Amino acid sequence: MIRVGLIGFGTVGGGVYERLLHTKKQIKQLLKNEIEISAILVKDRQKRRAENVDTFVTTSWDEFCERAEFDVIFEAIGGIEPAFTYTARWLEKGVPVISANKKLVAERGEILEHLAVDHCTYYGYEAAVAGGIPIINSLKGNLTTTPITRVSGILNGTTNYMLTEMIENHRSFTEVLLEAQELGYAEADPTDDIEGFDAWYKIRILSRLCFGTWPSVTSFFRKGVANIEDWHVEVGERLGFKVKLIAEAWRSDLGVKGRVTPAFLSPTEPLANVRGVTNGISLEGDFVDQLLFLGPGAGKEATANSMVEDFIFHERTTNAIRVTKEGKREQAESCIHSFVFINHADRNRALEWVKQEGIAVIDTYAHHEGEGWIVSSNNSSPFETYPIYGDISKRKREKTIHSAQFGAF
Ligand SMILES: NC(=O)C1=CN([C@@H]2O[C@H](COP(=O)(O)OP(=O)(O)OC[C@H]3O[C@@H](n4cnc5c(N)ncnc54)[C@H](OP(=O)(O)O)[C@@H]3O)[C@@H](O)[C@H]2O)C=CC1
Ligand SMILES: N[C@@H](CC=O)C(=O)O
Repeated sequence: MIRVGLIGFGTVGGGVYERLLHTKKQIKQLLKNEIEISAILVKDRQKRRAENVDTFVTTSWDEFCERAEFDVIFEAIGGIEPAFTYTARWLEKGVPVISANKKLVAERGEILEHLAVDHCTYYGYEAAVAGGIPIINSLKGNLTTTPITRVSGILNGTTNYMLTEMIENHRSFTEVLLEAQELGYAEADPTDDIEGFDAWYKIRILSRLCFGTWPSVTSFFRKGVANIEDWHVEVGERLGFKVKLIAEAWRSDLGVKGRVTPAFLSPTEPLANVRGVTNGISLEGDFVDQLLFLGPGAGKEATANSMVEDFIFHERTTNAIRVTKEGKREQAESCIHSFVFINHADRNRALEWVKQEGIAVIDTYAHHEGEGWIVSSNNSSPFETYPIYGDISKRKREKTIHSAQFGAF
């Protein structure tokens, strides 16, 4: 008998419960053992989330721990504490833990992975990155020695869903955020999604797998979608660009670097057409050129599916590990242009800035709220600035583009 302890019974925990029950027979066939969900831990009984399940449910950690000699724990509560203490407790006892908790993995994964190794067990976190896409175990199981030079992607389902609905269906920010929460996509505190923290945790986890070490927090920049205004999106769209929250990590001369930022993607970029709750991940490396992964980035079934498959993967694969080596290919700058948005009142200051810094202004677009300028990439912009991915010359242009006269510079 495989005795399962389930910590958390919300969107993801509830999904794991259902997935385990629905695929009991197949799991038994693979693992040659019957699954039994022995206990569920929740926080607030008044929510009655687990009231119709045929399993022991408790709000007491002690009662949960004493209930059974668990063979595996699924953690789906989120946050650092008490999730860290709970996870460490089971790993120290040699019991594997499967987690969907990207914040915990990004912030304490190094300690927890060591604990797992020291106690001859494993810490699985497939579901912590990109919901239903099996990216973590593809890296650990199928790309074990493939050098990777860059990983980039759309890693937050909530904001991609929101941006898609706002742009394509002209719906309001508040309305689509509420919907993303109702659909079970958003974090308990959706600030994590909106301000880019969720994608920031995920890209740090991917970076650890792609480049071999847990990256330092300070080498990963983060900017969420909160400052993007409707007119920025409108200008981008008129020029044929798609706005996406892009997470990216790459090797540089100064070590591994990364960032999360809204960006403007030319239509030729593979991630430009990733819509709704779908996530997309691109891996670039010497032997593979570019590998693309697409799939649901959030939601009950997809995430629960990842957690259960993570358990099965680790049960069947001994020593799943990636051995990294620096890639041979040169790391080209991923973005050589930026979009700068300037309110009318700031126009003279902007002209002064490009003149002083010697920044090339490639194109401008006038809007009644301000101007959007496509400029050469720089780190000195005092205005709202976003990277552009892809070939700007190939973008679909509208005839109405205004090109300002910069000859006077
Ligand atoms: N939703 C999604 O699409 C995805 C979520 N994740 C991650 O999965 C985790 C869970 O998310 P989700 O299911 O959406 O969250 P929910 O808020 O839906 O559920 C959280 C569950 O955890 C329980 N819980 C919270 N704190 C405690 C505690 N201190 N002790 C015991 N139980 C506790 C809650 O109890 P109670 O029922 O009493 O409130 C609830 O059952 C998070 O780490 C999230 O980032 C990862 C991928 C996708
Ligand atoms: N809030 C997250 C859930 C999955 O990780 C997201 O929207 O991607």
